[in-house]
Formats: sequence, C-alpha cells, structure tokens
Amino acid sequence: MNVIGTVGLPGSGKGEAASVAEAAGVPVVVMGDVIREECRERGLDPAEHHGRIAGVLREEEGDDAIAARTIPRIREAAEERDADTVLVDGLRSTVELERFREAFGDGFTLVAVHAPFELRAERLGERGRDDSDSDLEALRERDEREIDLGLGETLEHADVEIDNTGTLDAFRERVREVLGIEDDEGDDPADSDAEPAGGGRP
Ligand SMILES: Nc1ncnc2c1ncn2[C@@H]1O[C@H](COP(=O)(O)OP(=O)(O)OP(=O)(O)O)[C@@H](O)[C@H]1O
Repeated sequence: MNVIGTVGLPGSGKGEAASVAEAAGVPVVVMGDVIREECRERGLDPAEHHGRIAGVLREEEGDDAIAARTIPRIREAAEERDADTVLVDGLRSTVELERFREAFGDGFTLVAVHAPFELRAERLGERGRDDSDSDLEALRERDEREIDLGLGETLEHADVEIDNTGTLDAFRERVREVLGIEDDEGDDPADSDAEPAGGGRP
C-alpha cells in the first residue's frame, strides 16, 4: 500500500494536490478531520475550538495522537475504495512522520510542497481574502505557529520535493506524476501531443 503524505506551509498547494488526487480517484484523508470530529464529540464548534482541541489531544494521548488516529482511517479509505494509493494531508511534525513511517514502512512517501512567502500570500489572497498588510502579518504568524509545531523540520525530511512556483497546470501535472496517475484520463488527447508528458524527459 502506498501512502503519500503532503507537508507544506499555508498556501503552498496541499489542498490543490488533494483535489488532484480526489479527481483521479485517489482517496484523501485529512488529518484535521480527526480534530473536527473530536470537537463535535465534545460538543464544541470546530470553527472555534480546532486549535485548542488539537493541543488537548496531543496532551492527553501524546504528540503523535492525531497521526495515530489517522492511520486506521487511511487503511479504511484504501479498503472501502479498493485503492492502493491514499493521500494524507496535514502532517505537521516529525513525531507524526515517524508514526507513519512505522505504520507503512517503505510504502510511505513524504512530499514537500514549496512556494515562497510572497507567492503564497498572493494565492491565499486570491482565495477570498483581500491583500492587505494585516493579511500578510496573519500569514507570517501562521507560518511561525506551523514552524514551531514542527512543520519546518518535517519539510527537511521529505522524500520528494515539489516546487509550486509555476502555473497551476504545471503543478497539477507534477502531482499526478508523484501520485503515479496515468496522464490520459479525462484530458484532451490532443494536448499530450502538444506538451511532452513528464516535462520533456528524453
Ligand atoms: N501553481 C499555482 N498557480 C496558481 N494558483 C495556485 C497554484 N497552486 C495553488 N494555487 C492556489 O493557491 C491557493 C492556495 O493553495 P492551497 O489551498 O492548495 O494551499 P494549502 O497548502 O492547502 O493551504 P492551507 O494550508 O492554507 O490550506 C488555492 O486557491 C490554489 O488553487
């Protein structure tokens, strides 16, 4: 079984990678869903208590709590959808990474998605927020919080790096390549003649 974990700073393109997977029939398991569910079980609104409950779960069950609860979901998703590959979105620390490597062995691949701060700010702005200084400050703070949680160190352990500084189409193509998705599905066959698949390798 192949499990692809994605890691990246806010706005780097993880959600977009997950959409590519879903569109190709690769099940996606979002680690944040574990936290949202726990909020609901405790009668709390996830929109308000998500961050706090993530911390509470780690305190109560250990730093790898969210990964530990995600692992059975990954196996279930694979079984239910009869899939050999599952994408898991939301890794934030090396403790979680170790847990996944332990559970899936060589079948686990960590994919880091990179985009520089300005580009992420611009893309997140286009996602619905305006592009004011307060947004930039908010993104800087989010980056810092994520890095403190261990995301920066986790990025350094990636098996595969994706540089998301080009077009959305180029990024989607690279994600399909990493996920091992055949290129001809749903695409206009005329396109594959115009653009060499895989970036024109010999
Ligand atoms: N190469 C690209 N060109 C243009 N827009 C892009 C590109 N990659 C991603 N985007 C857009 O940028 C926005 C942020 O990307 P995405 O939502 O995938 O980031 P994320 O890593 O999931 O962020 P978060 O951690 O905040 O959820 C989205 O609207 C996405 O469609």
